[in-house]
Amino acid sequence: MSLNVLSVASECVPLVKTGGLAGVAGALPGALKAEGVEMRVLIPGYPGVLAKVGTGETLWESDDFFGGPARLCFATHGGLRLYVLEAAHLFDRPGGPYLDGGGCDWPDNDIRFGALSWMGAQIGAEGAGGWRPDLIQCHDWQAGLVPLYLKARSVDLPTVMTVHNIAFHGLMPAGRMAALGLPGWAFHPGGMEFYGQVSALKAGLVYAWKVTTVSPTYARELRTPEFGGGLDGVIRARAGDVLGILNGIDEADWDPATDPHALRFKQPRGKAKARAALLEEMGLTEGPGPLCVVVSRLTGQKGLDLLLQALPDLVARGGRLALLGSGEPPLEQAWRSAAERHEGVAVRIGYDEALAHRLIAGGDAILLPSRFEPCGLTQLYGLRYGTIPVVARTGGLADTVIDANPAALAAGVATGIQFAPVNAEALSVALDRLCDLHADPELFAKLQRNAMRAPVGWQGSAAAYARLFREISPPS
Ligand SMILES: Nc1ncnc2c1ncn2[C@@H]1O[C@H](COP(=O)(O)OP(=O)(O)O[C@H]2O[C@H](CO)[C@@H](O)[C@H](O)[C@H]2O)[C@@H](O)[C@H]1O
Repeated sequence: MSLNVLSVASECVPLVKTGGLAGVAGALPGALKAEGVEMRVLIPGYPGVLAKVGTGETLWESDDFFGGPARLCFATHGGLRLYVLEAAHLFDRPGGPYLDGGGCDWPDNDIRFGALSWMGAQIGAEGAGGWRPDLIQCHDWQAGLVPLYLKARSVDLPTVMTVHNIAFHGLMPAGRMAALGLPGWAFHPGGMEFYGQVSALKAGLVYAWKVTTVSPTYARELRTPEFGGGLDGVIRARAGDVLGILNGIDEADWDPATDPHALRFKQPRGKAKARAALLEEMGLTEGPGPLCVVVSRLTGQKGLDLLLQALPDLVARGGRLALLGSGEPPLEQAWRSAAERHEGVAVRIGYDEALAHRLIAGGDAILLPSRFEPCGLTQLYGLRYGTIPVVARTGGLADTVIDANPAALAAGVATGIQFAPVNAEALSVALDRLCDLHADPELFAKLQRNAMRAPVGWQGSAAAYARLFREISPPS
C-alpha cells in the first residue's frame, strides 16, 4: 500500500543547494517511489525557487503569517512534487537561504524556519489540496520544530527527525517563543530548552517519533560528548529510536559515462583525457605524483586546515592539488596563499557545480580529512568516477570507503584510503600511501575498478527508510 510522506527541508536539489542536505532532500522522493512511498517536499519560496517553479495553485493563504502575508502553493519540478511556502517578508531576499550578502546569518532565521516548520505541521494536521501525509520527515534544525508544533495541536502524526549535521542547533532566545507560538510547557531541559535558549534541533530530537542520521557510524558517534555537540545525552536517552541510514547519490547526475559537464569515460583508463583537461583548466602542470582534488565547504568540520599542513609533503612527492570551495574567510584566504606559494596547487574559491563534476572526473584521488562527517557525498562521487577517496576514519567516511590495507588489497576489495587519528601527521602518512599506490599503475587501476563498482546509489537506503516509515505509520 502506498504511503504518503511529507519531507520538510530548507533546501532541495535542483531548486536550491548550499550543501549535502539539498542533495538528499532532492533524491529521496525519486528513490522512494520504487518502495511505494509518495514523498512530497515542503520548501521555502526563495526567489530562485519561485523563478524555477512559477506560480502554482494556491492551497492555503493568510494575511498575517509570522508578520506578513503568505500562501502555500503546489508545484511540480523535475519529477518532484512540491509545497512551496511563499512569504515575501521571510524568504524574498538576496543572498543564500541562511546568510545575507555579507555572509552573516539573517537575524530572523528562527522565525523564518519556525514558520516553515509551522507549515509542515499545518499540512500534517489538515492536509493540503486534498493530500494528507501519513508521516513527516524533518531535515535538520530548520524543520526541527515540526514534531513540537504537532504535539502542541494534539495531532498524533508519526515524525522522523533526520540529522545531517548535529553541529547546527537552531538556537533562539527564549523570548522568541511567543512570536513562534511555541508552548511554554516544552521549555525545560527534557524538552526544547538548551542552556536557557530554545534549540529547534533538540525539540526535533526529543519530540519526533524516531531519529535518523545519515550513517551508522555517525549514529554511534552522536552518543559521545566528542561528536554529540552537547546533545549526546538526548541521543543516548533515545538510543533505541536512533537509526543510521547511509546517504546515496543520484547515479544519473553523477555518472562518468554520461556526465554533461566533463569528458566522459567508462573505464579507469578512459579518465586520462578528463585528467589532462582538468590540469589544463586549473593551470597545473603534469607531475609524477597523483592529481588530488577537493570539493568542499571551507569550514572547520572539513579539516582542510590539516591538508594545508600536509601540503608541502604531497607537493614534494610530485603530487598536485586542485581545490574548489567556499566558506570561512580565513580558510579561503589561507588556500589562496597556498596556491601562490606552491606551483602544484590550484584553488578556485566559489561554488561551481560544473567544475565540481570536472574535478571529480579528472582527479586521481579526492581528499576528505574531515574532523567529523555525518555521511559525506563527495567520496561517493569519487568512488563512482574511480577517483580514489582518501578519508578520515569518521562517520559515513568510515562506512563507505574500504581501506587499501594488505588484507583488503589481497582480497581485491579495497576502494580507498582511511586514516586516523584525524591530524596532519596521519593525513601526511595517508597521502604518502596514496603516492605509493599511484606509483604502481596496475595496482592503482585495480583500486579504481573496485571503487567504480562500489554501491553508492539509493537502493538499499531507500528500502531502509521505507521500512522505518512503515514500521511507525500504521496502515490507514
Ligand atoms: N564549492 C562547491 N562547488 C560545488 N559544489 C560544492 C561545493 N562545495 C560543496 N559542494 C557540493 O555540496 C555537497 C556537499 O555535501 P557533503 O555531504 O560533502 O557535505 P555537507 O557538509 O554540506 O552536508 C551535510 O549533510 C550531508 C547530507 O546528509 C552529509 O553527507 C554530510 O556529511 C553533512 O556534513 C556535495 O554535493 C558537493 O559536491
